[in-house]
Amino acid sequence: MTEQIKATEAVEQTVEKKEEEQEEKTQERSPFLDFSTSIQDNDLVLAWLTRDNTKPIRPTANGAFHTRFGSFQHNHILASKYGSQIPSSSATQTGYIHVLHPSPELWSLSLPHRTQIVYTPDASYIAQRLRIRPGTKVIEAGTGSASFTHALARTVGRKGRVWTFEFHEPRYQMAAQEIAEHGLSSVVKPTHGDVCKNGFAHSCGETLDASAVFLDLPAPWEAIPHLKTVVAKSKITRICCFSPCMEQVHRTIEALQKDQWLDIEMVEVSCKRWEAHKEMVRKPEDAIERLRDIKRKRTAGLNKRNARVEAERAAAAGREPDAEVTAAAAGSESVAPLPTDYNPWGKGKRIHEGDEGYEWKNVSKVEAELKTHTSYLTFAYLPPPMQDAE
Ligand SMILES: C[S@@+](CC[C@H](N)C(=O)[O-])C[C@H]1O[C@@H](n2cnc3c(N)ncnc32)[C@H](O)[C@@H]1O
Repeated sequence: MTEQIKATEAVEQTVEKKEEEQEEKTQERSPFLDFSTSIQDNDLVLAWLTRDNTKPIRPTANGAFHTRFGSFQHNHILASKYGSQIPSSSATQTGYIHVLHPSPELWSLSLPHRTQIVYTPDASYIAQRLRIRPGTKVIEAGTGSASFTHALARTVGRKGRVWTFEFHEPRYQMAAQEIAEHGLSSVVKPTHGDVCKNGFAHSCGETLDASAVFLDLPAPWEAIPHLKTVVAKSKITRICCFSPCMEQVHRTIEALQKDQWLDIEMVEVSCKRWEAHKEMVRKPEDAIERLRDIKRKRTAGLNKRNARVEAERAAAAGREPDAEVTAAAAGSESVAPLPTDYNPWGKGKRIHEGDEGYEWKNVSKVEAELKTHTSYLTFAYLPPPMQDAE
């Protein structure tokens, strides 16, 4: 009997696996959900120009990407793998870019800003506090530039759902287009509507049963009363409200308390990136040698000019040029060529961090500016109306 049960279970598992594989094959590919090493025609590629400048591009045959670091041929990008360094094809510019695979983290650095956005330090903290994981159903308002929407979509995956609301029509349309272009339509449902006035079910067209709610709105306290009807009935629902000022936090807390949300807590994420690298030890002797180089160059230049002027004058007067002046110029030329090796105090051969033959010390520095829209995060949870909580 047990053997029979085991055999039936095995058959069921195989059928389930095949169904899942079939489902995956028929599903739309998304660069935010599916990883690939090769770059296909019109794929989304994030071109990393500098630390503060990442641009989204879609390479197509014979196209080019023009930057102040040079032009980059799309054919070269299409023949490369994600992660590659691409040199400029311009004859006069020697710059390069890196072509990176999209991720919500990189997208938040390169997306077209339509509003303030949620950056990765906040996004990752919020996602883990709301216990968002594959399969979670989330309500988000407003969509804004859809920065956090991408992070949510990647975390909940194809078995989850993100209902995102935006009342500003052009912003809603741009977000909806982006979500479709990024192959996220099966995960994210963008809706155009005012959640403070009309709630979440209105105009969404789907039955909502979210266990996580994220509100990045100027007046979350007006949206909170609409939540009870659209959150999960059989498990705990967690909420995070993202507000830049304390008055908003107070009003949010009042609204949460009124609707029996529990464990209300306010947190601020102050994330600072630390950088560690090697710095070349610069000795005073090197500085002195550099000053000597400058003086030698200046004297040689002066002597040459004096000799040229003297030669012209002598020729005009029909006499021999002054021997002392000519000798001084010749003397400068015969001085050993200036050192071409690297001098940490001046110009010279290009050295890469950590190269052998030089003295290095380990240094670290903290990022001066925070690349995050510092806001107060108010968290709470709502138990399910029934007793069989998760
Ligand atoms: C700061 S932005 C959200 C940014 C978003 N979290 C991101 O990471 O890109 C706030 C958005 O909420 C929208 N909004 C404000 N009040 C709203 C309401 N009552 N209903 C729907 N959207 C609203 C605004 O139009 C704005 O686009």
